[in-house]
Amino acid sequence: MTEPLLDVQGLTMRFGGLLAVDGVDLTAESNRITALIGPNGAGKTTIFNCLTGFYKPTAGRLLLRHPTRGAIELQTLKGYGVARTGVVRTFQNIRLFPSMTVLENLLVAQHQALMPRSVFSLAGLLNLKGWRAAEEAAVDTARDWLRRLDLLAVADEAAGNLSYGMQRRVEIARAMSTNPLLLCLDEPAAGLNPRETRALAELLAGIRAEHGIGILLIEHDMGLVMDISDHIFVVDHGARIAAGTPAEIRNDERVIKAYLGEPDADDAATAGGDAH
Ligand SMILES: Nc1ncnc2c1ncn2[C@@H]1O[C@H](COP(=O)(O)OP(=O)(O)OP(=O)(O)O)[C@@H](O)[C@H]1O
Repeated sequence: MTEPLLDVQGLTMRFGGLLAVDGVDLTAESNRITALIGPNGAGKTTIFNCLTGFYKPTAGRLLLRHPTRGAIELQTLKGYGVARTGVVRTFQNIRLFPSMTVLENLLVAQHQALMPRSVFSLAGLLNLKGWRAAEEAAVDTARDWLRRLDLLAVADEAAGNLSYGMQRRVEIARAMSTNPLLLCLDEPAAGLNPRETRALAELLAGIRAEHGIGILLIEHDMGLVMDISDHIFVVDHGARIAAGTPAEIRNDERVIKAYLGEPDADDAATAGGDAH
């Protein structure tokens, strides 16, 4: 068995007197969709914030097995350093640049590839050949993802003018255009209608099949989670209370009690209160 792409051990995050994450272990693998579920306030977004360098964890080890750079301890890096390793995220609340075009939003996300060293910005100013080629490649990548997510027709529209569902797709296109190793999605189905949610499920399954990356998913829509996840971790009050396949989680007494409720868990549109 290959070792997981991401190996989180003993992750702990304390805010003053509040223990938001309490020694959580979890893994995420390439070619797999891993879901992180639990009631509101369980600590899911805090785990993402630690993983992606927004918070420095109080304790714990977040190991990324990078294909070329070897083992990287993510907890030692700041946000931009984490993004450079290929761990990218979307947010619970959409964070696009609303007055920039859709295409520009994707190009901004790729600026690290365009300017890996500061000399490249000078090269850009001088309009050197290598820089122009990199810029053209970035536009091609962005256009590819916009086509894939059925957003090409709105490439030149201001992102803020799009419907909510479209903006969610732009966020995923933006994350994918950076060629990630691990895509972390924080409630991607929140606010989507059933048709859009089905399209999202197909999109994520397609990314898993064709790109071989790992997907780590926080989501309250249990239909979506049970449908597309390969493995699920459940947290409650900051602690991991269960881990397993969708079938195992669906029948786990502790999870039913803390989160899913009785019985029809897979029919429930949304578990754990408000999805936001
Ligand atoms: N920056 C912060 N400062 C203080 N407390 C925080 C901070 N961020 C999160 N918390 C607290 O940590 C706990 C876990 O919050 P978190 O947002 O991680 O939960 P969640 O599982 O993502 O919930 P939801 O499903 O509602 O998004 C909550 O009690 C929250 O109030």
